[in-house]
Amino acid sequence: MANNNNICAYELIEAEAQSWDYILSYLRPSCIKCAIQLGIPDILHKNAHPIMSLSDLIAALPNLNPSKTTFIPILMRVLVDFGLFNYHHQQGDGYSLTSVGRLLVENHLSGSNRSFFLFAQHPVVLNTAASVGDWLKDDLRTAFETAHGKSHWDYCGEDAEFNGVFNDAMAGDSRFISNLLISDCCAGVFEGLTSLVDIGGGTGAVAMAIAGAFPSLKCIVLDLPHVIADRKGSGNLEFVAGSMFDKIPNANAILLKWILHNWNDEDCVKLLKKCKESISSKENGGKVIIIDMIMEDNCNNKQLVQSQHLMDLIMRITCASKERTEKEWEKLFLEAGFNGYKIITSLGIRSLIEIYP
Ligand SMILES: C[S@@+](CC[C@H](N)C(=O)[O-])C[C@H]1O[C@@H](n2cnc3c(N)ncnc32)[C@H](O)[C@@H]1O
Ligand SMILES: COc1cc(-c2oc3cc(O)cc(O)c3c(=O)c2O)cc(OC)c1O
Repeated sequence: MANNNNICAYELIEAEAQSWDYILSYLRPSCIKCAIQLGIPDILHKNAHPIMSLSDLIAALPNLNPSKTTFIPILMRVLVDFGLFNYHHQQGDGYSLTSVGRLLVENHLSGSNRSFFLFAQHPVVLNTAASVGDWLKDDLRTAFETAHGKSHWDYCGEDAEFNGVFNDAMAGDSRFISNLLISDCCAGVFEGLTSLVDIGGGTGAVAMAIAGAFPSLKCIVLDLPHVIADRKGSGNLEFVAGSMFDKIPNANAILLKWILHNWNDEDCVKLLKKCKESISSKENGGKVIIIDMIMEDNCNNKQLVQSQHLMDLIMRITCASKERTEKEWEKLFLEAGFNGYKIITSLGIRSLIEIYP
């Protein structure tokens, strides 16, 4: 049966069901934030038995008002739908963590992106996303400026609470990736190096892991003063406060993790040229190690491709920058005077690229 517009009833119902999913999907991150705030992933993780009954879970929630206990199975049902927890009906209404749910456990050994969930739900971030419509009508560079009147980096410098939430999100991601960086999958990237500067290295999570795994490699973290704050180095780890556009310490190699996607092509070329001046020659192991996204490098993984498209949108609205395809990366490297590059490995949504002087 077809209606006036030649759309059959079945198609219409399907389309409407999909639109309900879009309408309601804003609740997903709020429910996940709620689970994190209640400590549910941590409680399930610490439970002696892999499956925890609903009554034991409710009894273990420290901040739950007794009048709200009936809400917990409702919340758990949607979190099971999102794939964070398994529901075990046979074992009398029990729950366990899925591998995605495990990524929400605080200080989990394999790393965690719980702080990224909390960052993405921060009012400053939500207001940026809500301002995109207004930004399209004004002449400001980013929706972040439309919402908050200044750039993301200036805002971080003036709001200590938001600065902390952003740095924690980045540090969580860095701890997750550090385990891979010092494992066999990246063997050879840091071996033989004598010194490394992690530019925009945040609070130092990656540099700390590398310095620990390679005791003879001197690691320097360069970041803005409000990020470095009172961080103290020790042993082969040092913190330097300053702008990467002013002065970069000389070193064998430079690491740029999630840096270049924050900047437009002109600023990236400027920064890469400064990096080239600061590193050793190729014969002496000089290189720049980039951890960033390569758009459309995972075409067969639809979910990753969609996340990359969203991250590209985020970069445009927060930093007036973008995510890049391999061709766009190559163009930047050549313009900055580098002689070659190699994509070493793909680390999920991001890749590790080496570029050589
Ligand atoms: C997206 S974060 C990445 C942090 C870290 N590399 C990581 O992956 O966890 C970008 C970092 O660049 C730093 N940054 C921004 N502008 C900078 C500048 N002019 N000089 C040095 N660092 C800067 C920010 O403070 C922030 O720590
Ligand atoms: C991974 O590197 C960065 C991520 C982000 C970032 O920023 C936003 C901003 C926003 O308005 C909504 C969001 O959901 C997000 C994110 O999910 C997200 O990951 C920002 C960065 O620099 C400013 C990053 O380098």
